Amino acid sequence: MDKQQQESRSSSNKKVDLGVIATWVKKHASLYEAATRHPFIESIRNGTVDLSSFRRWLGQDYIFVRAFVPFVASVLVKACNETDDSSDMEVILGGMAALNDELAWFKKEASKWGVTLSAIVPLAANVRYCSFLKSLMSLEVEYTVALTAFWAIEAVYQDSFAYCLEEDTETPEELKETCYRWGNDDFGEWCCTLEERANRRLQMASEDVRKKAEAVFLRVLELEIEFWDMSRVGI
Ligand SMILES: Cc1ncc(CO)c(N)n1
Repeated sequence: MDKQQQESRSSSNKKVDLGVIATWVKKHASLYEAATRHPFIESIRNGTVDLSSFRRWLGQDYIFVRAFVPFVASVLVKACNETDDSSDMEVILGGMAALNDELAWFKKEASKWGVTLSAIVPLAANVRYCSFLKSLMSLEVEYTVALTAFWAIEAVYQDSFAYCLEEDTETPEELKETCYRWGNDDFGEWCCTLEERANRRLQMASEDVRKKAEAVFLRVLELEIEFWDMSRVGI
């Protein structure tokens, strides 16, 4: 066996051990880090966050979550039609139930911060992200690809906000509830379960579908970075 063969063999062994998604996170570590350790998140973590940025993020994210609900519903429909295993449906349904609470939470949080949700105009990065979600709702998008996107979207928030809740951080008291919404351990475990469900599908998918899912994962990371960037415009 030459060196190249050996490498490809050990990397395919690794894929089995780590799961497809973990290998992608490793392979695209710098982009993943840019999405989950963004300056906006760092500013929450070190307590220097500009509250007008936080307010802007809050209003924009409410609009995003409203568009996210039908996307998650479309993933649920695909799961019911395409998978042999009812665990997928249950995990996705759990995510949908959480979104119901989330919308109520946004309304409460917005009034606490004096943000008028009905007056929010979606900014360009948000419009782009919402139309990407819409494109993923198409019947032509395979269940495995949509499920991977769902995982990536949730995982970026989980990872980012859990980072703000680590020990010895300066996260302002009044932002801890927001961080806890996505950074809590239960949500972390749910994301791991979703990752396992996505990995299972990715493992049995064709090379073509796996490639599409990887591209969608990368696109989610880019859109998440642009979304965080948006909070900082015109400070
Ligand atoms: C932009 C964005 N990405 C991910 C999530 C997680 O639900 C969210 N609320 N908003």
